[in-house]
Amino acid sequence: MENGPAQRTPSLIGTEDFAKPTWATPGETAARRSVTATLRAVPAAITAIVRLSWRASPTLTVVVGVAQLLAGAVAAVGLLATANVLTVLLSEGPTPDRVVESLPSVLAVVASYATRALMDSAATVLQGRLRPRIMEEAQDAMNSAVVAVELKAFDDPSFRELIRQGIRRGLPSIDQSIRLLAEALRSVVTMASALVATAVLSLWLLPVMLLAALAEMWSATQVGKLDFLSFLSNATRQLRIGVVQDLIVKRELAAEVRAYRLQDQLMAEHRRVASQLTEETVRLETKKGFVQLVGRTLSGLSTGLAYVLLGLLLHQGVMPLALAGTAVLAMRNANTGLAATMRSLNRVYELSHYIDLYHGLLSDAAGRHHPPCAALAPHNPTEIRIENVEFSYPGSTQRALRDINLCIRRGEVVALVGENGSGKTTLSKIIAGLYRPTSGAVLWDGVDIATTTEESVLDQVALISQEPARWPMTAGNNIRMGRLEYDDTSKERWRRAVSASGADEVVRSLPKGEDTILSKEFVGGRDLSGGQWQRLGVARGVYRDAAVLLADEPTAALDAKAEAVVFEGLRRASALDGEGTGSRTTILVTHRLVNVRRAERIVVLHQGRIVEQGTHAELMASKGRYADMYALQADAYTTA
Ligand SMILES: Nc1ncnc2c1ncn2[C@@H]1O[C@H](COP(=O)(O)OP(=O)(O)OP(=O)(O)O)[C@@H](O)[C@H]1O
Repeated sequence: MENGPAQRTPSLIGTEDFAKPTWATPGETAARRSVTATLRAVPAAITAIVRLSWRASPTLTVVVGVAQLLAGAVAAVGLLATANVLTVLLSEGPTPDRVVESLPSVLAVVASYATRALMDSAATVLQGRLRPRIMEEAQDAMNSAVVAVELKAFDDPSFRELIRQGIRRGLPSIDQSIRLLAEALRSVVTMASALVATAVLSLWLLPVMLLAALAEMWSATQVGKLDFLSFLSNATRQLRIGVVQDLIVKRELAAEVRAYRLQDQLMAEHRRVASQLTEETVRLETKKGFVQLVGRTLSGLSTGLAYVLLGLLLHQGVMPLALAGTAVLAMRNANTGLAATMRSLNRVYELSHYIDLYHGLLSDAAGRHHPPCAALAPHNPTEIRIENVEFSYPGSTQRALRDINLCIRRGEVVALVGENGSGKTTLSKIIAGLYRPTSGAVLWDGVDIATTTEESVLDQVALISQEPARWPMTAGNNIRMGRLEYDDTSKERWRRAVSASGADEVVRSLPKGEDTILSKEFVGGRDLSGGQWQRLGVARGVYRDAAVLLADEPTAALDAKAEAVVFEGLRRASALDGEGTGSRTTILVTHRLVNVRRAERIVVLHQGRIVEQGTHAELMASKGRYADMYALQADAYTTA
């Protein structure tokens, strides 16, 4: 694959060396199973779908199943009635008498067609009621599992890709399987009745017909495997093309794409990966075509053999002509039923790989939830102690933090400073319980927060991020998202947060004030500047009014005046908690050292370790890393 002109063009991403997602290997093993193992897997696939259906509505599941069985049974009755018509018409005697004699059977045929049409329509309507419920249930289960995973899961690319594929492939596969399974149920009954009819007429015909079924089944399972293996082997290519597609259409990147004239390169990269995928698809389709040809040839040969056998039976006088006519009809029906059953069951099996991805996502996500705990974290802790903490991001062998020991007391403003990548953000998230340490512990008043419920910890944390979330909501709700459960009818709390953060100016400048929608996704929606968004982010954190306030570069995008307002606001917010009875703990991450001078403690990080800590005066006196950084920044302001 990786040769030809496409290969010579260098990748825009910069490498072709992408690791496969971790779930791809077990998927490959499953897809490479032998035919018998595959057959054994079909019931499991069916059970999984029936279980989903049962959970959505047991009554509808039973009713849809029965309707499909009845539709199949009616078809079988129709077949028998047709056989009767043929038997009578082809028997000895005057033609008008035979026609009259066949009339009851003709009526039975008509009635069976009418009933079948009725059953089909009923089954379609019932399925139409069941499928959306199953899908709602499946989607809800997936979202519930994903929304509860710990933050760290989102740093794992395999997990993120699993979510994407769960949504893109897993959910639609469930929807399709329900329809296919219902079809299979109906055609199984038709096929079984036709096979029984064939066997009744002559037992010799049955094994030959089954041979045709085996050939169809073999080719169908092979095609399913080829499809799924190709999907897995192209997982990273699909990911890449998705990434490049985003680069082309994302609004956030539109300015840089144009300013740096990247359109041609992006298009070239997209075409390059797309052409690789197309080549791969062409190859796959050719292989599939070959396998199908072999399957159809074998099945055709078996059917041909059945007809030869029938001819022999006729020739030898073992079977009368009238019965032979019925046998042809039964064989034709059995063939059609077989093909339909095989097609549906095979599609169900093929889709079961993708449904497995969906179930894999559910169980993977469940394994990434905070461990179940009953204990609650201490309320408004007096002391947060970090003991021997180490932390590595998923998939990374490097430790982002090592050997961290720190004690923070309530009321303190602790500033984390250090070079880019030194571990400030990571440490602040560990302190707040957003990340659990790889080893070591975070103790709130002596209680390891890993042993307490996640809610009881995070309820007491307010996060002001460097790049705050831009909620596609009104300006007012962008701030209320800080704590939606507040009943702030007087808006007193809201107003306090807005003025403490300088967000009041932003809200005033909007055409509909706090009711202005802040999203370009909506017609009439407005966007804000980076600094304005940041002010809303600070307001949201202040509005949350939590025991531990985490401010990660809260003023990086702010002008000097706004920065002064924010720091004054944060200082006031740090002084009192919601009831105004005690101090809160503030962790401040910043590069602007001028803002940390008043912090009770400054902690200097370097390459994931704490290398200095103390007050501004102490650190300046020790003439270490902090003093150097401070002098550099001060220099930049004084030398003009
Ligand atoms: N999601 C992630 N996955 C893997 N590694 C990460 C991730 N986020 C950060 N890192 C790595 O962890 C280390 C610490 O990063 P962190 O963001 O805590 O640094 P920081 O001091 O806050 O940096 P900055 O001043 O640039 O914001 C860095 O080496 C960084 O490359």
